[in-house]
Amino acid sequence: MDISALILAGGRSTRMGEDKALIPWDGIPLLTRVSQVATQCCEQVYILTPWAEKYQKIVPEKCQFITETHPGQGPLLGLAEGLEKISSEWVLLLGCDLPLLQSKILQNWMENLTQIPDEILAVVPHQQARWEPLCAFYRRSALPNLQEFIQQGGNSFQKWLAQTKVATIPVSQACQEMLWNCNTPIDLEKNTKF
Ligand SMILES: Nc1nc2c(ncn2[C@@H]2O[C@H](COP(=O)(O)OP(=O)(O)OP(=O)(O)O)[C@@H](O)[C@H]2O)c(=O)[nH]1
Ligand SMILES: [Mg+2]
Repeated sequence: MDISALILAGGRSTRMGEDKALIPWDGIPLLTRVSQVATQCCEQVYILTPWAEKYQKIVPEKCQFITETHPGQGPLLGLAEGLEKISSEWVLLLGCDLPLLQSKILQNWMENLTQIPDEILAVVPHQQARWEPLCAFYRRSALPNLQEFIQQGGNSFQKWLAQTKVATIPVSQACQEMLWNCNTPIDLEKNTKF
């Protein structure tokens, strides 16, 4: 499977009030956790951020940094920049704030990508009437469509996906747990949730 991982680590963490990527979860920073899982799934792992130097020492050596040219414009523009710079057929897009990510589940999902028809541009978990775009797969050929959406002023993942050919990943109980992301200090406190 020709797939790379792209981890987004350029958010401002406004709700958290401090850099989420560096927050320890069971003693290990969130970005370290996510990048370790990513290296278990993909040969090539890219981290998109304006702050490579801040994260270099906390991620596996084989991770490569892409220095963001227009930082702070949100995850959808982050995906567009990643797809411009990564040449693999598929990209596994990951937020840096997914402490419960499981490589086994991701690997299962990846195995099914070979059966996805060419015209499907994204393969995305869907639950409670909402896409989970930051733990999902995007085809490189989605780029022109995505660029057009952005040129028209779009920056919402949900809106882009609503008008794109997407295959749904059904979310089981185990997956639901894995998709949980933390945004606030209260989320961190509730880490016994599951
Ligand atoms: N590279 C990059 N990553 C981003 C950008 N905006 C958000 N992200 C990442 O996308 C993921 C999910 O975003 P959010 O949960 O909204 O994180 P955030 O934007 O840092 O947090 P808030 O400011 O509280 O919304 C996190 O991994 C963020 O680091 C961006 O402009 N560039
Ligand atoms: Mg945000």
